Amino acid sequence: MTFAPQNPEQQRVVATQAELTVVLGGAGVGKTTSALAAAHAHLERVAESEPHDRVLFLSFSRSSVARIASRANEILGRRGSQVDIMTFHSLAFSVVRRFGNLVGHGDAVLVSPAREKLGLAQHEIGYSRLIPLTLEIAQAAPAVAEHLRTRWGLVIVDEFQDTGDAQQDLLQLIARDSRLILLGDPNQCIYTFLAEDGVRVERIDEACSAAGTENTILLPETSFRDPSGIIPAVANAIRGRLFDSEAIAAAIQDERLVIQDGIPLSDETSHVARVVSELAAEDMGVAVFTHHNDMLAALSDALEADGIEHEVAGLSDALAAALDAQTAMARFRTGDGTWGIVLEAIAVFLTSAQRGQKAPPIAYQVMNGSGPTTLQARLSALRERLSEAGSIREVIEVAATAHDVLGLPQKSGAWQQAATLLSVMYARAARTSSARDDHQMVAAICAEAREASYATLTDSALSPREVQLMNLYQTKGREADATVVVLREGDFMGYESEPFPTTSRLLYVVFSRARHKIVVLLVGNRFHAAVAPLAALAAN
Ligand SMILES: Nc1ncnc2c1ncn2[C@@H]1O[C@H](COP(=O)(O)OP(=O)(O)OP(=O)(O)O)[C@@H](O)[C@H]1O
Repeated sequence: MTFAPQNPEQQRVVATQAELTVVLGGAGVGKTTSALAAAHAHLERVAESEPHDRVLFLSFSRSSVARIASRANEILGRRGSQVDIMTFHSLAFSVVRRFGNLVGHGDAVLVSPAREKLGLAQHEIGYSRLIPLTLEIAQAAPAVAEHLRTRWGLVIVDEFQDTGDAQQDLLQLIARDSRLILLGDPNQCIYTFLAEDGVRVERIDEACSAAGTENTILLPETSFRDPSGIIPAVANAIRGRLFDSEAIAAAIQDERLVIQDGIPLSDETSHVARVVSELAAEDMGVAVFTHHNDMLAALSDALEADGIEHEVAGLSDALAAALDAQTAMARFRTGDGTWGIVLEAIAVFLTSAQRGQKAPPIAYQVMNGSGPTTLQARLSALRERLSEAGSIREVIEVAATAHDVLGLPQKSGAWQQAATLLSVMYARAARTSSARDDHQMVAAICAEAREASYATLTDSALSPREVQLMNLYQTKGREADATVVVLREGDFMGYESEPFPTTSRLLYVVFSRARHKIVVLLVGNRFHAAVAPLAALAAN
């Protein structure tokens, strides 16, 4: 193993044998890395007595841990295959898939909240049911509970500060007899808006009390993400709202922090794409963070045109549903899917655009062939146009116009963004896949779209690419050589006032993801008071 602890505290994490250990520390101080080393040490220690023991590494975002773990192969070495890295929900889904038949849910298919509202089929279950169903299964089948309790000798929980009641219940089930290492940073608690689900920052204090001082390890402030300390100092200054601090001035001076303002909204995509291209040309991995999915879709299009490989992490429900409906149309054209599937997918899209517990009447009308004759006539016309499309490119173009053609009431933006993403996926499949005919091409596009939609449901891993585009809330646990933070006039930053504790924590997480450089792009003119001081620091 090549991991070398950088300080005695990291060494303590690696060596801990306590039943419960809490590891605290700021961004980039090595919580995840030293916990992976602790997993390795555990497996080595028990190799003779328990050769089949495993370690479970639970996180909120599988892609973030998978990214770290892929670099940490050298830490886990041959023990890598004994470490399961997954999100709470993907763990629950795996239990439901294997043992769901014990509580009448055999062959369960995970569906979006919108599809859940339509109540489509017995075997379909929604995201919010995953953990409760797992607990039900364990209750109904003591053998399953026993299996889950004994499978992992060590359970590690990343981002513990953001766990809610459901995650706690699951943890109690699986880790009752296991050793537990909890990793946390109160300053990165950014899901407090989920208070109803039991997310509360005090959970960390409670865990520390339970672990006792001897098993609570506070890692020193030094960030190993940027050993120069420049970026961590900027992130800390931003969290403390010390905009005129020496740390920020020095980072700007060194061009490690670049702030550009006065970017017109009409130039946003081209400006961001240019910055990303320049950074990528310097061989830097780049993460782009924004509040806006419309920007992500347009940016994805622009980067594809520039030939820059990238991934869009996580989509909104409506966007994922629109993507699903449009790919269903492509499958219909090639004869790989039925018209009924298209109608169902449109109904799900209509439901995803609707707030509240119920699906809108128009969703049922689309599915059942009922409702106004104009709607049915429009659907027939769409069906005909899709059937007559001469090529996959043409099908994608027809699908892109379907929202207008059908006169759907809401979320035309999401539909348009999905169309943009689909044409990017088409271009990528045409360029890179070995697909030879229309069926294979559509299958390649659908596979990518399904992966993206599935990632929104369980936050599972997308294929990591060096350029990642994501929403501000998807930043946790990630890191990149350079981060591009796009803040727009009118961005919603909650209702809090100075010192803006939640927004400041969010900015801290976002700013602390960079290894080398942070570029802040301010689009528009008048900014929310929480970020306005950044404009005053802009270079242009
Ligand atoms: N002992 C070490 N030796 C070499 N590199 C290290 C060591 N500890 C941490 N690092 C590196 O520092 C970076 C940050 O580490 P890590 O992701 O483990 O921190 P973290 O505390 O989990 O961060 P965050 O809370 O921001 O996600 C990674 O690139 C990791 O490889």
